[in-house]
Amino acid sequence: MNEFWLSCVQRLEQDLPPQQISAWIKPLEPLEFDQESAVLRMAAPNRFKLDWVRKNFSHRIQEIATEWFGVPVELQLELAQSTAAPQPMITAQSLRQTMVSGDATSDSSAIPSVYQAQPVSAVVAPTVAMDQSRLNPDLSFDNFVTGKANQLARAAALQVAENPGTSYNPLFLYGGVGLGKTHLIHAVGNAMVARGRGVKVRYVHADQYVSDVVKAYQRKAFDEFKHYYHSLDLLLIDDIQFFAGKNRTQEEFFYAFEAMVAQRKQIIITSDTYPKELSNIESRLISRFDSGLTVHIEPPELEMRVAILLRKAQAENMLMPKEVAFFIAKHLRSNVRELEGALRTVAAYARFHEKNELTVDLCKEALKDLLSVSNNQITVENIQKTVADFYKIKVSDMYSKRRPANIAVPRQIAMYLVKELTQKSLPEIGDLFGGRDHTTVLHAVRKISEARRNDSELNHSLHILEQTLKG
Ligand SMILES: Nc1ncnc2c1ncn2[C@@H]1O[C@H](COP(=O)(O)OP(=O)(O)OP(=O)(O)O)[C@@H](O)[C@H]1O
Repeated sequence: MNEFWLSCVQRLEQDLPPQQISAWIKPLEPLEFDQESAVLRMAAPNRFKLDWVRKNFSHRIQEIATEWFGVPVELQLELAQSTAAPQPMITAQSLRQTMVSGDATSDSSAIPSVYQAQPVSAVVAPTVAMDQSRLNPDLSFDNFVTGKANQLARAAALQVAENPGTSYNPLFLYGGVGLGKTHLIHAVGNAMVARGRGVKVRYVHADQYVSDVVKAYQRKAFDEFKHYYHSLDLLLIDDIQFFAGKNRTQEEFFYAFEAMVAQRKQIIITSDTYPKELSNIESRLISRFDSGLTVHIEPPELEMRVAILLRKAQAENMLMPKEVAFFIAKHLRSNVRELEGALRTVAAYARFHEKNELTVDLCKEALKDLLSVSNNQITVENIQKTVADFYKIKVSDMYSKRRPANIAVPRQIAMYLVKELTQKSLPEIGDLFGGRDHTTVLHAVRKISEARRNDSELNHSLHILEQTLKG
């Protein structure tokens, strides 16, 4: 377990800047890997870190663990017991040491249940979990770069921060991945908290809200749950598309929404799409989402991408000449997260090769993989490679006759995207996918377009793929 974690941290160090490693990754504690269920349990020291890691790093950790253990691993993040425990408990750290030293068996069934690391739901007393805003103080209006793509969203967010509950309620921000929605809503929360009027703010990812509802349901603690949410001055709820199909959650949210808006308490919602396009969300909620102000955040334009790179480089104490920022911005067009990734890659490359100066040539070299994908027009090969990478299958599986679902579905998705994003005819697409018949392609296209209407997760993945391909 320790060996895995050491190697995992080393891998993450290649992708992330040292500040992020020490802020988010190093504080995590590996608890156990259960061979049978392929569940990897890790603990985070506090609720805020847990949420942040879950949202930003869990996917990557899961990927590394899957490679390491050779099976598809599910990552379960828990709150370290020392933080969460309202009653005397030994810490997860000491529990692990006991297990390692052989004083107790690593079979968790042999450990008295009070000492076992519990899922967050079981160990966090609502008051402990709920009295924090979970705002990330690093996400502010000051370090939010503005351009045409987001100026409306920023203006609306500022207006709301200044006149909460009265100007636009709810404020609904939507847009593709990595465009700054989360950043902006944290900025509103931080601005309100900074004014120091004792406002009660809570940031919650929709996924977390769903599990809070489940917890309240299991513990028959709905009154407490309702009281907490209805008492907030500002509720920031991120990625509301994750409510799809969660009827009980939607019902609870509906009541919270009604209560808060009636009392002029502010709600800000983010989503990957505009309200009417949300699938499997009750229509009464959709109409309420649209009843305040709905604003789109678009992918950043060139000047804004340059400004973001310069600003982020400065924050990392990197000297970035303008032409270098311009070169990166010209080639990487899809979102800010991608720009941040490019900046880290360039910085790591320069460090590794002991280059003190960032030049266009150095960037070309450091980013050659990224650039080769984004430079291309949308070609069939590009789509096949992007989808294969996304679903972690081989590109050759796009043409192969193999039919297990983990290959067949990505192949159908690739066919659907080729039909959607290129001018190729069905027979041409069939040829390019290993000589398949045009009716097979038609079936794939219909199946995926139908499925994306009902399956929000698939819809989300398709959005990501489309954005990546369109740049
Ligand atoms: N305009 C901006 N200025 C500065 N940093 C930005 C800007 N937009 C986004 N970022 C940064 O880009 C990263 C991704 O942004 P964020 O997490 O807010 O995206 P998102 O739209 O919420 O994406 P997702 O839907 O994937 O959650 C963050 O590190 C954020 O600080």
